[in-house]
Amino acid sequence: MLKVVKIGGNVVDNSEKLDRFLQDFASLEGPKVLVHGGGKIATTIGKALGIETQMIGGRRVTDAETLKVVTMVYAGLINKTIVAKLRTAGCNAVGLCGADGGLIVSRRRNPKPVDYGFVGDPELKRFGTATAKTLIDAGYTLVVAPITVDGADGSLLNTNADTVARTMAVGLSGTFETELVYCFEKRGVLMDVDDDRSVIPEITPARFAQLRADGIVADGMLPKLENAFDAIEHGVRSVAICSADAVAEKGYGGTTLKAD
Ligand SMILES: Nc1ncnc2c1ncn2[C@@H]1O[C@H](COP(=O)(O)OP(=O)(O)O)[C@@H](O)[C@H]1O
Ligand SMILES: CC(=O)N[C@@H](CCC(=O)OP(=O)(O)O)C(=O)O
Repeated sequence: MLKVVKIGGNVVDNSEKLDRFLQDFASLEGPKVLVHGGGKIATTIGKALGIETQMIGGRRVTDAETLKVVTMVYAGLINKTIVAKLRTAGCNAVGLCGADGGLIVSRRRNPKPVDYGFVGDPELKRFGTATAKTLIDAGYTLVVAPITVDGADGSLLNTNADTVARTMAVGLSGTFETELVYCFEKRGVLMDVDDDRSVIPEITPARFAQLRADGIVADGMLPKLENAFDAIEHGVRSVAICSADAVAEKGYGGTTLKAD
């Protein structure tokens, strides 16, 4: 089973938590891919440079200046820091963004109703299977930053990291049996977002619709669950949402997604 693991921005921003997570990730047996976010660090560095952040529906409005910041932060600082730490922990990591080897080709978002600027949605049909398979078969662990490339004009595009993880998992599911694991700072999808003991062990699309209507899942959890169900529909064997501390635990102790 190939594991595609996504690590969220709150863990990436905390060096102690990140180091612990990377040690555990490095210890996982078998082929694996790590997708990282880093939205919080991009916001902090942007601010220091006088570039204010605007988020709409969980996505960053990305003008030309913001694109420079997110490219430097995600595909540079964060990606290379994670690769170096993983290699030190004995994991044969190589860092990529969607532009490298044509790994993830995107379509720029329609400027209506919201003009997000340089933000793209991956095109599954153009997934760089050969690049990914060649590296994985050669024993590399791919570390993927959430920057993709516009298939129409070659410009770099900012892409939600949960969507990048779903794209890697779905893209690889034609070649490998694939599992997708979303790791973040909480223990899973919670009934009460402030109570880590309130993990919902299993969610189906029907239950998701109810949880959304009741306002129990909101904010960044909405795109995460949408991506999770999309992955299951497109051939990914299993999807879990769990704490970064549980990545090496059997069953992950978090939330498992199931088809209806
Ligand atoms: N029911 C819920 N259970 C857990 N988290 C939730 C829930 N509803 C909303 N959230 C919010 O979703 C956030 C996770 O989404 P996001 O910040 O995008 O994750 P990531 O850290 O992976 O980027 C949590 O920090 C929490 O504030
Ligand atoms: C288009 C868009 O919103 N891209 C995200 C990419 C990073 C990300 O998703 O990071 P987290 O996983 O830490 O949230 C952003 O710039 O915030």
